[in-house]
Amino acid sequence: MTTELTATDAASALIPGPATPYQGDIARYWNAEARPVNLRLGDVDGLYHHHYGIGAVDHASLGGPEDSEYEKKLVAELHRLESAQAEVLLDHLGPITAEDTLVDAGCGRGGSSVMAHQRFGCKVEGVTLSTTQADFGNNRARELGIDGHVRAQVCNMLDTPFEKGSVAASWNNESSMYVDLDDLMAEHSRFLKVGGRYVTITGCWNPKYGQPSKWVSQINAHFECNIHSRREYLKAMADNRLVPQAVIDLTPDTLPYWELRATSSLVTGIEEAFIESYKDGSFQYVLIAADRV
Ligand SMILES: C[S@@+](CC[C@H](N)C(=O)[O-])C[C@H]1O[C@@H](n2cnc3c(N)ncnc32)[C@H](O)[C@@H]1O
Ligand SMILES: CC(C)=CCC/C(C)=C/COP(=O)(O)OP(=O)(O)O
Ligand SMILES: [Mg+2]
Repeated sequence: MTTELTATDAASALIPGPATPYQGDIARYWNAEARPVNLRLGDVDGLYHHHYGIGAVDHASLGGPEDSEYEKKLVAELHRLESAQAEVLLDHLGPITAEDTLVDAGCGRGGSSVMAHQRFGCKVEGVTLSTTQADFGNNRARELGIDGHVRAQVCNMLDTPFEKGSVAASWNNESSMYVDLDDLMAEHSRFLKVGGRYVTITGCWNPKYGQPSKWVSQINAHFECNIHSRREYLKAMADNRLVPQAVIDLTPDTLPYWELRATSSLVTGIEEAFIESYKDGSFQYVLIAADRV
């Protein structure tokens, strides 16, 4: 057996392997992911998201299914609602200047990172477990001519290379259900400046319901993730010097997105679980913004 490295082996040797077998599964999941509900929406304007939408559906501009352009309009409308979600997350980052660095933890294909740079002119460092996603995001940044400001790295968000106290604001946009929350908040707290801001938009199970409902279990199985409760978020923040400034229940705002998506040809089969769990109160879509104190 030869011990010489090929060029590919040498390149991948620069990227540390997954920290756990679970992270290896998640990296493989996102490396293989190419659902039309994500790619066709991203193709609308080149912002590729892996999160869901908020806001009212603009039924007047959509028209009806008899319109030959209806499917195209529906795709554009779902995409508009997903970008609106990212705008609301960015609204909560506080005053950001062009000199600041932000961290997009679990950045996917980088849509939120690009939007943050376009809004603030700042640097954005994305991390994802998936080489496919990081390559995709870096290619998009190059095409947009913003690769000097927006970068994705293959990296575990629980163990990042960012210096202690070097980051003005950071976020998890639908990516915190893949990690232990105490470890996650400890890492954000480490690299955030005192006075910096952390924001998450996430789906969480509702402690008022009692335990995760069958719908929540179905969503976990579908995405190989582990949805936390709202209580766990607040506890992990409190234990890591992150003091909530806003806790916003976005559940009523995300239902129109799901109801529209459920009528489209891009359904993936998970729509019923989201709609039913939001309606029975077992699951909530929330934004939490916290100050690093
Ligand atoms: C549902 S996608 C969200 C992507 C992105 N935030 C967005 O809004 O489009 C979840 C992301 O979390 C990332 N992720 C999961 N566990 C991670 C970890 N331990 N370290 C870094 N990224 C992780 C995945 O690689 C994937 O990019
Ligand atoms: C709110 C919760 C629980 C989110 C779980 C994380 C997740 C998979 C988000 C959306 O990704 P996606 O955009 O790739 O999913 P889809 O293909 O369903 O649009
Ligand atoms: Mg999607």
